[in-house]
This record gives sequence, structure tokens and C-alpha cells, in this order.
Amino acid sequence: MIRAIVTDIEGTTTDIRFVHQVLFPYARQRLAEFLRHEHEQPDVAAALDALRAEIDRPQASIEALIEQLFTYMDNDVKSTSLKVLQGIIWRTGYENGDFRGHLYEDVAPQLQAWHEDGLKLCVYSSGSVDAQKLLFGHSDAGDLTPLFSGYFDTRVGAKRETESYQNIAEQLILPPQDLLFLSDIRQELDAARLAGWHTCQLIRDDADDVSDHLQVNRFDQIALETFL
Ligand SMILES: CSCCC(=O)C(=O)COP(=O)(O)O
Ligand SMILES: [Mg+2]
Repeated sequence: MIRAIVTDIEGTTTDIRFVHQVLFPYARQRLAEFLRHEHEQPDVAAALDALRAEIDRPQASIEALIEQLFTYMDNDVKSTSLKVLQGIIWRTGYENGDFRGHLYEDVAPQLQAWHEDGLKLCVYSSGSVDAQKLLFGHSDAGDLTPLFSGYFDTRVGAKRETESYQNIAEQLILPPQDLLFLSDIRQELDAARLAGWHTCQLIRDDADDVSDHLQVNRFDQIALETFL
């Protein structure tokens, strides 16, 4: 029986275009100036130190780190340090009302229904945990954070690695057969299934993918009794 649902964000709860055409450019336009001015802020300094460790250059200057981060952004590298810094920059955008977290219209009502049915709801995205909380806290459907009891990012591992799903199951203290992962990306679902999870692929808008995962277009098409 499904006891917990873990959902991806981009392409699953949220339009890919919101992430790539609103969030990413917002951070990209501000990143260099932000780091030049705020690199001593404790959370920023910690992310920069983590980046130095990630690239094995303990003495890298702020300018060298900025260059590295632009290379990551150009290639959509899911670096934990980049994701932490993007999340810090997005906070201002959400708090100023520059944008709200996009959610497909079927998402909030179904999350609410599952929550009322006693299911545990969690998020797993490459976006940092803080960025996830911002998106769901300032979403088109209002503050949905009371519905969620767990958030996971690349600190548990990459989304295409089976070990990441084993780590999440361990942290939730639930057996994998009680867990359902929702994502638009076949390779992420393959990794979750190898860890023993149930899987369901969201095919949003004009997305087209061939996979052997159960596929739906909307959250309200997900019938939990299907997952035995
Ligand atoms: C918290 S929304 C921003 C998501 C993000 O930064 C990202 O890179 C999406 O990657 P994913 O692996 O979750 O598709
Ligand atoms: Mg996705």
C-alpha cells in the first residue's frame, strides 16, 4: 500500500518553462553581482566553500567561482552549490512578488486530497530544499508547505542514481514498496524502480516519451490502488 508520495518539480508539478524561462534567467542575471557583494554572508560563503571542494580548487577566487557557476548554468549541471546559490537569489524574487511558483492546476487539489487521506507527501528535486520550500510556499495556489513533510535535494544523491532513492526511503523509515515517485524523466523513474519503489511518469503538455512506467497527464489520473 502506498504510504508516501515523493514528487519531482520541473515537468511534474511545474511547467519546465517556468524553471528555464523565469527562475534560471532571474538567478543568472544577478549571480555575479550578488556574489561580488555577498560572498561573506555565512550561507553564501558556505556554498562557495562547498563549490571549491566540489571542483577541488581550495584557493579559487570569487571571479573563478563565478566563471565555474556560469559554466554549470550553461550546461544545466545539477551542482549542489549552484542550486543552493540559485535558491538564495530566488528568495528575493518570490518575496518581492516578481514571480510565484508555477503549479499545474490539477496539482494543489490532488496534493490536498492525498494529505487528507493521510498520505505522507515529499518533494525530491535538484533544486535546493530551500528553493523547493519557496516554490511551494509562494505558489500559484498559495502556501502549500503545510501539506509536505519532507524535502530532498541532491544532498541525498543525484536523481538518476538508485542509491538516492534508497537514502530517501531510509530517511522516511518506510519500505520501498510503500513509496511512489512521480517524475517526468524516465531515467529518474528507472532509478527509483531499481530501489524497489512504485513509479508514475507525468506526461505534461506536448511531452512525448516512450517508457514502461505507468504514464498519466495529470495528478488526478493517479489511482493509488493501481500500485499493489
Ligand atoms: C525548486 S525549482 C528549481 C528546480 C531546479 O533548479 C532544477 O534544476 C530542476 O532540476 P530537476 O532535476 O528537479 O528536474
Ligand atoms: Mg522533472
